[in-house]
Amino acid sequence: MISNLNLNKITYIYELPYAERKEFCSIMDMNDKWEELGGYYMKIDTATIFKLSKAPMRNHSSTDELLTLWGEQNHTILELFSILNTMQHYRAMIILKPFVDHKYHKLINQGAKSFGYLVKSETDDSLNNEVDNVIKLNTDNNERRGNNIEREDLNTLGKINEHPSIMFSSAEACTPLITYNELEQATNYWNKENILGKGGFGVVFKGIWRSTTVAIKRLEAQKGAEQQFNILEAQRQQSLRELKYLNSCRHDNILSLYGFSIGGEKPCLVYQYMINGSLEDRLQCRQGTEPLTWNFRFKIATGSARGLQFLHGMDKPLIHGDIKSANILLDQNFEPRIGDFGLAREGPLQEYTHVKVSHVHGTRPYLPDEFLRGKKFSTKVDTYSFGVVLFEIATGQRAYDNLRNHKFLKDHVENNDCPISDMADVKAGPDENNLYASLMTIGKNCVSYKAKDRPEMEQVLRKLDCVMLQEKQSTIRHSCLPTFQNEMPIRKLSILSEPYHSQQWQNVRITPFLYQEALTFLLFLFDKTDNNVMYVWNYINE
Ligand SMILES: Nc1ncnc2c1ncn2[C@@H]1O[C@H](COP(=O)(O)OP(=O)(O)OP(=O)(O)O)[C@@H](O)[C@H]1O
Repeated sequence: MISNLNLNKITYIYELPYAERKEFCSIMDMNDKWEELGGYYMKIDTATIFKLSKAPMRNHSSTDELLTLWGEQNHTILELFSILNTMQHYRAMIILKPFVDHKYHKLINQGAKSFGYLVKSETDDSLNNEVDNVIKLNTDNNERRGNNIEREDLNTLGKINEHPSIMFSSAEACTPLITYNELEQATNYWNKENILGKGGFGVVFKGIWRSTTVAIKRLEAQKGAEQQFNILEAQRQQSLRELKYLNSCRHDNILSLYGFSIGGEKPCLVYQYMINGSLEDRLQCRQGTEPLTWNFRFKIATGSARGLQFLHGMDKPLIHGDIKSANILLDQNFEPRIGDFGLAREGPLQEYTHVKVSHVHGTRPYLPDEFLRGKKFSTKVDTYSFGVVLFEIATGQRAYDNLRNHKFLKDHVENNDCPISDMADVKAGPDENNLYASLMTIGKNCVSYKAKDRPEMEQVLRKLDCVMLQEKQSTIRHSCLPTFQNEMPIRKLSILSEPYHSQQWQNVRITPFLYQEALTFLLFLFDKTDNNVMYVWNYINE
């Protein structure tokens, strides 16, 4: 136990005792609160924040490394306390309470009382101002001491470009750092003919980088000067998330991030090139492309669900937060990959249903009420958005259409003015396996009003896989068996194993072999790794 006498002497971050520091770190590591603390409030540059985000891979705490870094600049516990007050992070303030003067303790009580809607009285303001001044004062001191190297200027990715010296080692970050010049050459100096599309945060170019076709997102603020700072800040946050999450999620249905570039004119992210563009573009047949058939539509729905359930099933569930057809990209085989992780966040731990967020981001027609109004963020937000994507796939209509009676597709489907069967996208051709009905039924379940009534993505995937299994079985019945029957009549069909419910299977192989002198055909359904046989049929020839 530390005596009161000693407590009074503890002023600086680096003096914080081990137990308190550890507890503080575990709180701030949760939901990556440290990132907001470091990136936004302490004005630590993006590259360093990214480096800190890799601390768990080194079995370290990101907050602990942040404290070391900040502590080395002689910042005080009172400054930290003050920042936490601004962040309204009262739980963390309580840990620091013993190390700040009594007069500031009141801030915690005030905060706890009016949590979430802090209304300050005049005296409260003076106290807050006093604490704010502590920060400014210490910053001035540090600058005078030369400890605080241009921190103010380094808080956006754009600005970092002017300071390549602070770049971190790409090996450590696990994502290659690419020079701006390489990307200029890759895109033929940002040739307009190479533009693939434009998003809210930048322009995407096609390029050839290291003999590989890639998609390069060049981040740029496009609005008025007064909004530049906010845009750059939002951009900085989004790029960090992209780098962090896309880099850590490797899955067949998640877009691959090849590298990034800071240090040049504009920050860039380099992705795997998806030749068939976005699902939204393909559903709208933009650039005169052929409409997607029902089988392709279903395959895209299943692949996207598989990618999403992978994110939700990670040790720390990851919520994408911006699932929409524009963020589902298609490769040469129309295999979907989920991209745009700019709004992704870690979800609640198992014992909680949601996390409460301070700001709602995302695309309105894809977002459920509890998130829009209640700011409750959970995996069920992604489930809801995915339901809207299923409606888009099935009907070929846009998630938002100003010309429709019900502008949001979800409302249009639910309050349908015409029979639901008439909403099927006729462009998709004949629907022999009734896939439209399955997509709509699963979609409706996903957009249930109450989050608790919506299925987790794992269940959604299982349902889609079941439909696919039935469809494959009927295809086998219709296409394979008649061929066999023509060649050799089948005496008996016996199922050797029950379906295995991992639902990962995708390949079908037919292996003939002799069994008790009879020609036998085994039908194997393999999973993606080719390791697990999921289902086996035995066809015995007469
Ligand atoms: N990896 C890629 N391969 C091929 N085309 C891509 C790739 N990434 C993006 N695009 C194209 O660029 C367009 C813009 O992508 P971007 O991610 O910037 O914006 P968005 O997702 O449409 O909008 P926002 O980012 O504002 O939500 C996409 O709609 C798509 O057509």
